[in-house]
This record gives sequence, C-alpha cells and structure tokens, in this order.
Amino acid sequence: MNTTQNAGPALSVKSLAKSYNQRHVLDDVDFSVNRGELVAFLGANGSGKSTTLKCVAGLTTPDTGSIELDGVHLADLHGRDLTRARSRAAMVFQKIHLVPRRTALDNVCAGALSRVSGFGSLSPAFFSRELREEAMACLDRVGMADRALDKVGRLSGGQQQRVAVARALCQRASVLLADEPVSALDPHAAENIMELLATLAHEENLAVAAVLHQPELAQRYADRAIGLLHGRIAFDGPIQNLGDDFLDVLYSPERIAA
Ligand SMILES: Nc1ncnc2c1ncn2[C@@H]1O[C@H](COP(=O)(O)OP(=O)(O)OP(=O)(O)O)[C@@H](O)[C@H]1O
Repeated sequence: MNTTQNAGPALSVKSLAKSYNQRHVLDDVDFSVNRGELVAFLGANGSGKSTTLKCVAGLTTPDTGSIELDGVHLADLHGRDLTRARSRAAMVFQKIHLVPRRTALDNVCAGALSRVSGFGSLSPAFFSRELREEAMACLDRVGMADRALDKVGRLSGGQQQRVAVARALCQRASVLLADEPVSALDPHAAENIMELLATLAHEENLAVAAVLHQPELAQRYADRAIGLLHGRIAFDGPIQNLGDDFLDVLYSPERIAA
C-alpha cells in the first residue's frame, strides 16, 4: 500500500515541450495523474506518448516545462536528491527490461537500486534479507510468488510483464508509467495485465499512466483518457466521454498526415 500523504496529484506536468532536431514532438503538454487513477494515453504513432512518459521518467530531457512528483518539483533537485525523487515514478516497458538469466526475485530486488545505497549490481550477494522479503511481497501482489525462483527467461511474456510490475513496486514508486505494457501480449494476457494495473490503481492507490494502442482496453479498464495529436493534448477527460468522434480525431489518417 502506498502511504504517501501529499494531497495533490501524484504526477503533475505543466507546459512540457520537446523537440528533436528542431522538430516539435511535444508542445504545451499539461496533465496530472491522481492516486487511485488509471489514465490511458492514446494517440497515433508518433503523437508523442512515449516521449511524454520518458520526460517524466528522466529518460529524455524536455526543452521546457515542469514536472512534479508527489508535490516535489524535479527542476529544483540535483544529484542523489533528484534520483530519489525520480524513483517515485517507475517505468514498465513493452520490451520488458529484465535480466533473463536471473530469477524473478533477483530482478524484483533490483527495483530497489535507486533507493538503496550500497549495492551497484544485480548480484544476489548485495540483497539483504529484508529486501528479499519485500521483493517476495511485491511478487505476491502481482500473483507471481510461486515463480520467484524461476529464471525470467523461462517465463511467458505475460508473466515477465508481471515481474516487471513487481520490480516497479519494489522501487516503492507511487506513479507507474507503463509504455505499451500489453502490446507484445496475447489478448488474454493483455486483459490480465490491464486488470492488474487497474487493481494497483484502485486498491493500492497508485497513480498509473499507461500508453495503450487499444482504445477498447482503455475503455474497459481506464478511468480517464489523455489523447495526444501531433504532440498536443487533444482530449483529457473521463473515459466514458471518449466516444468514436474523439477516436476519429486521434486516429484518422488525414489528421495524422496533417
Ligand atoms: N530519440 C529520438 N530522436 C529523434 N526523434 C525522436 C526520438 N524519439 C522520438 N522521436 C520522434 O518523436 C515523435 C514522437 O515519438 P514518440 O515515440 O513519443 O511517439 P508515440 O506516440 O509514442 O509513438 P508510437 O505509438 O509509434 O510508439 C516521433 O516523430 C518520433 O520519430
């Protein structure tokens, strides 16, 4: 259970802008994600969804804009303070960045890398008993405790994605940033992961932002949708307000080519 008591949104982004080679890919992007909420990021290829999450996670540097995590302005911080504040947001990718030859448990322990000083490798020798117990609890939360000692490379895609979520939980993040978490999964496994993300939002009070390419999954599991069009927010509202008219705006070929 997330125990952070900040009253505001877990993630607040204001006036975010980003260019690559003088080409604007994000322009004046404002949004927030609250605890207890699953927000789906929708939009055509190249509309800026991943770049938005990467800016929040610190994987790319925005040109301008402010990012607040749990009420803390990242721009005010440097060095270890910045690393610690950033660790409040954990990224879960489509291409699951786990170490296949290590066990699920060791991979989950590695989620603590950004918050535990004193270990700098995936070597189990660095993992304390307390950390292992916490990692086991995280695996239990995603329904993978019985596979803790299996090497990740032997798990299915859906199971690996669960381990990746457990690693994010072991980071003690309050914000989960999931970039196409179900794109590589079969429909059944995709539903299971979406159900897990919704449970973490609704029952464990995490703020979850998930980039999805399946509007129907967003409509089934998300509370709110943010639609990006050419790097700008074209829709931000309750999921039930996301009708076919808005989906046409986000995905129609003429607009994408515009
Ligand atoms: N490292 C980079 N260097 C140059 N251009 C980039 C880089 N990363 C992204 N872009 C460009 O920024 C734009 C937005 O990309 P981004 O990956 O954020 O879009 P997306 O909405 O997530 O797309 P998709 O649905 O295809 O994953 C695209 O035009 C892309 O080519």
